[in-house]
Amino acid sequence: MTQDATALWHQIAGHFQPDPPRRLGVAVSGGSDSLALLTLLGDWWENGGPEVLAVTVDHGLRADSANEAAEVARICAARGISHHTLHWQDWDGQGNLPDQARRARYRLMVDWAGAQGLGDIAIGHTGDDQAETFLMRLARGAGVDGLSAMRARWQQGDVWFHRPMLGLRREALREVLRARDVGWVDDPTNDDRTYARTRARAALRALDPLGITVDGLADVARKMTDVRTTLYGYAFDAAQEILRFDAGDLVLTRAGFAALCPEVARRLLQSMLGWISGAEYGPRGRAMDGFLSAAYAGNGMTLQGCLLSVTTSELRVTREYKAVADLRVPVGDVWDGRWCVGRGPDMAGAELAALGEAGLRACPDWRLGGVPRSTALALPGVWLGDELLAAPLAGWANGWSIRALRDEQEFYKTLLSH
Ligand SMILES: Nc1ncnc2c1ncn2[C@@H]1O[C@H](COP(=O)(O)OP(=O)(O)OP(=O)(O)O)[C@@H](O)[C@H]1O
Repeated sequence: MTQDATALWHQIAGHFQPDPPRRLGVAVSGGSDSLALLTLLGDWWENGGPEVLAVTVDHGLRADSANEAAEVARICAARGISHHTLHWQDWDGQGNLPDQARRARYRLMVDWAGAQGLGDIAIGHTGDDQAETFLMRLARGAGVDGLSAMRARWQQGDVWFHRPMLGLRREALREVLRARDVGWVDDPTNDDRTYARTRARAALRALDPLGITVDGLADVARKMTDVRTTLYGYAFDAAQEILRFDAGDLVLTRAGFAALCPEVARRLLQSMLGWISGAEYGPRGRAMDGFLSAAYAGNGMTLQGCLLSVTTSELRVTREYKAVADLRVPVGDVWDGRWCVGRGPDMAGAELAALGEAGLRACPDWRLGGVPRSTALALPGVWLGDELLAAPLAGWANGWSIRALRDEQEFYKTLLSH
């Protein structure tokens, strides 16, 4: 083993301190970055690190993909590393192909980790990827969040994904592979200038003489991440002071909100919108600027299927009725990502749907619950065709209960996970 490789796996090991997992998955595409990650994790394992298990997703999109996966399997076998190839077979032809492929890849890997009893998977992004991402975000006019670039770790389902090589350079990793005689596959899109990433890579080379380097940009991204984490910490503290949960809504005191620094207020609102809408990504950029201004000015507004309503003392974020008006699911399924029936009679054909005007007419006592009309409209009720059977959240249980799947703790977790 060369001295350089030892220094590199020590750096990778550093990412997992102070509590490295006992077993660690590694996602290997067959490109140089992930093969180097596999190699260095193998070294760490040989020196007392976690047992390594490798996985490759064969998307079946290129003629050679099966051969590439087989080559990864061979390299793993030579080092005594267990390897699985997963196949992506369920693309329905809808949506953007690279994005769907990427989502499917993570989904398959999460399932694989579950089957292997793994809680952690490492992936091979490097400092070069980080600097490219930073430049691409700069071009989009990103703020603190975007300029934090790629996260070093995040959780999906029960699995933590790790990027332990964000502090390493691609060329140093390739040196390791050359020294060990390990060949890699070059992704043909790497030279295709129709991709923003390819152009960012070329721009980085041009910026180097100005002293704007890959390492420098990756370092700025790291500092931005610290700023971002601090801001979310303030948002967490603020939420505990000025936020209450009410009938599935989130309600802030206006006086407390007005006293927040705008970046903290922005994060708080963004997380509130995400929690209520269940959207994978909260709104960003100008849309979010507009929402923040409306909140400061005390104006009502809708965004991401959520409604901001304002009283003299409070700001309330509610599910927007229009966003759920057509949503009907059989009792037993989850409605709007967060409500389900807790208990109720066994009744064929019963469905969960928003109360809407018809539901409120059928349940005249809804006002006794004290929730605003806009909130009540978007609450789920139990229906049989056009007939309302129960509206447990609006005070008419009639033998049914409905419970929320997302609770307060989950909201606070979103603020802490940054
Ligand atoms: N087909 C694959 N099978 C297994 N792992 C993969 C595969 N493709 C990518 N990876 C993992 O993801 C890392 C990043 O790859 P790449 O940059 O091509 O993916 P990406 O789509 O940009 O990923 P991300 O979603 O993390 O941004 C690789 O180094 C590797 O660890």
